[in-house]
Amino acid sequence: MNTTLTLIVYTSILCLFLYSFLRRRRSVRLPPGPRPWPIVGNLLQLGPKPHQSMAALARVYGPLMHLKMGFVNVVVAASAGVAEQFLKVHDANFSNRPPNAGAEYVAYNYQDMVFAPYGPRWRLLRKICAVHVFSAKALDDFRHVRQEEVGILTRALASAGQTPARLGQMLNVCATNAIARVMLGRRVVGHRHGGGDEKAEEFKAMVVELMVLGGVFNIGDFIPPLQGFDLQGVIAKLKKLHKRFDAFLSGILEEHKINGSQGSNGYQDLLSMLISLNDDSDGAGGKLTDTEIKALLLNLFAAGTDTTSSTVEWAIAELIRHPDILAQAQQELDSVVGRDRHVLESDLPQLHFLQAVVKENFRLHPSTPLSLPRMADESCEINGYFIPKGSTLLVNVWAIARDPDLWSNPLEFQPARFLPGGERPVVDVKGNDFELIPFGAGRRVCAGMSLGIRMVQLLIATLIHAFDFDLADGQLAETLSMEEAYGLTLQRAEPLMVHPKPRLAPHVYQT
Ligand code: HEM
Repeated sequence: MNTTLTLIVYTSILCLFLYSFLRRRRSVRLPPGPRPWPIVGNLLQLGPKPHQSMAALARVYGPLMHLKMGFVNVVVAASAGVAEQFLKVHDANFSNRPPNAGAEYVAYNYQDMVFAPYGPRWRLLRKICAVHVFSAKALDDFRHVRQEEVGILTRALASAGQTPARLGQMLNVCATNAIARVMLGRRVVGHRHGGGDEKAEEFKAMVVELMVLGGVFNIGDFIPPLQGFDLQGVIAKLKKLHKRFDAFLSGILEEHKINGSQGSNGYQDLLSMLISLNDDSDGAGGKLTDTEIKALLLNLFAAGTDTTSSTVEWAIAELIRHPDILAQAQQELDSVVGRDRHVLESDLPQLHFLQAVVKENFRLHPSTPLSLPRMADESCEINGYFIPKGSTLLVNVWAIARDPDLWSNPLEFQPARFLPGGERPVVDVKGNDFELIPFGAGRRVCAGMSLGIRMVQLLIATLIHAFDFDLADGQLAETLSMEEAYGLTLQRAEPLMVHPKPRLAPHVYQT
């Protein structure tokens, strides 16, 4: 009897032990993912368009996937539900960005806002921008600036004549000057027929290079012992690029200190305000160093120009490919705005179909397809999987917005899905609806979202209201390439070349 009892007790203890061991093992399971190679892990599986390769891998391994990139654990969110877990439920734990060579060598060693550690300095930078650049009041104060710059763009397009216009380049000049006038009180680049001036071309090239280099999975970021070897030459390029940006930004800063704001209309530009904060001898906690000021300007120029211009370039390409949708949008514009003046920002709330077009374009062409990476401050458990401390989080916003479980005909350009009676009539793009998060979500959601949305809406509305577009070089709408070139921002592989044909009263293009 005694022996039987002892056996039962020991067996029970063993079962309990085994049960708790198995439970623990189950809860420390990493998310599924492809088997990593020694040392490099899955780095070589990413290919030239990592957002697409990761979307394909997610179809095999599921919407929460683990990749080993060198020594770094990377988790990829590829469904709205998983993205919500990371960016809403566990957002506090994922509010930092992982270390990377771009932040070190270009963004003044993390002294900017995009890569700043989540903490008091990041909060201060966001607050300064929120109040002085992105608040509803600041946006309204500088509304005239955006409208004037869009007016300059339409005049340049109207006078393009027989020269094909490189639309993305011209949009970039417009977005850059609109931001420059808010930040510096003056324009920084000019238009030339078919594109921008030399300085504009150089500036866009610098921003595009930054985005391309920012999108490269730099081996040294993932295998730190190899950092010094710079196997892909990325660090050398980043250092060179930094020198060019720094010369541009230092020139602007020094000139501003000497000449002050050249802005008009009585509004103080951001840089003057930042310099005055700097001179503030009581140092009331808001003081920024010259380096922090340059890093912030760099962020706003880099994050706010190419994102906006490439988004609008994609939209015009989609509309050229879908003449029926273009006609419907133009009809709405003609009835709300008429043909005797340009679109104003105050018209935008009445342009419901246009807003659906803008959303559909953000869905198919989010300008940062893998958003910006985040990092796990602490280990945590998501959907039953173990996410180790220090893991890099990538949210595949591109794949989520094409998820066939969420969207009908996900690859089709169908703005009506966002209209009353459509499948998603109330979805917005502001980080509340995780099936469509082109600006990210959570604490580190895009700081310039309000400006980005206004600018993209105004530009698309103005362009299709003011012009019909023929494709240059005999290209046909049906065969227009929609190939993507991967970078931190998603460029068109082939720039859109068009002949704009004015459709408003001639006097509109004079003003
Ligand atoms: C089409 C327009 C734009 C898109 C699609 C876009 C998208 C994004 C995305 C996906 C992020 C990462 C968010 C996250 O980690 O969850 C981001 C961050 C950021 N964006 Fe934008 N952006 C746009 C325009 C702008 C503009 C106009 C500005 C400023 C002039 C701007 C400034 C920033 C900054 C400073 C951050 C970093 C925020 C932080 O780390 O706290 N963006 N953006």
